[in-house]
Amino acid sequence: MNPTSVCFYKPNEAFGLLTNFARLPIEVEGKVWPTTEHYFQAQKFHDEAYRECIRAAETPREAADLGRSRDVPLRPDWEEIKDDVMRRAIAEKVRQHQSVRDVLLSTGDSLLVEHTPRDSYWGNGGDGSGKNMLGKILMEARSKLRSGEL
Ligand SMILES: Nc1nc(O)c(N)c(N[C@@H]2O[C@H](COP(=O)(O)O)[C@@H](O)[C@H]2O)n1
Repeated sequence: MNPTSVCFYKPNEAFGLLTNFARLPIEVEGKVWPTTEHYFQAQKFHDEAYRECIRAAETPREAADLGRSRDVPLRPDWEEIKDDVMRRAIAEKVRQHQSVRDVLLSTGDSLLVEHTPRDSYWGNGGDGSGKNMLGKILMEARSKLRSGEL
């Protein structure tokens, strides 16, 4: 039997705590990031001043726009490291927020899906053709949470 799917995308909708746009700060190496989106987007750059500019962004949308700008050079190894950067962001979010642990565990064995036609890498592309990497990384985190690794 196919598992049920839990879809998420907008922070103010069901399972919204699972999106990177949810207003849940994480602390990484002594710095507080307003959302996992802020942290993820800033890691695209070696330029420390620009990373700080992203950290100071008022909203995750603004952080994403800054992270997608190519006015500042992208770190050359970004494609190789981006999944691990996302794993780190999600692991910290899970470790630091009981509410996220509760929501993740409440999903049981459901398939977690970032449902959006706007993203075919982190999301499912809207029609299931996308890679759904964010959903996969959240499911990895859920397994680790259950086994006590997280
Ligand atoms: N909830 C939500 N709202 C949006 O408007 C989004 N674009 C996303 N997607 C997140 O965007 C990040 C990927 O950014 P890049 O395309 O690599 O710059 C990643 O956190 C997606 O989950 N989510």
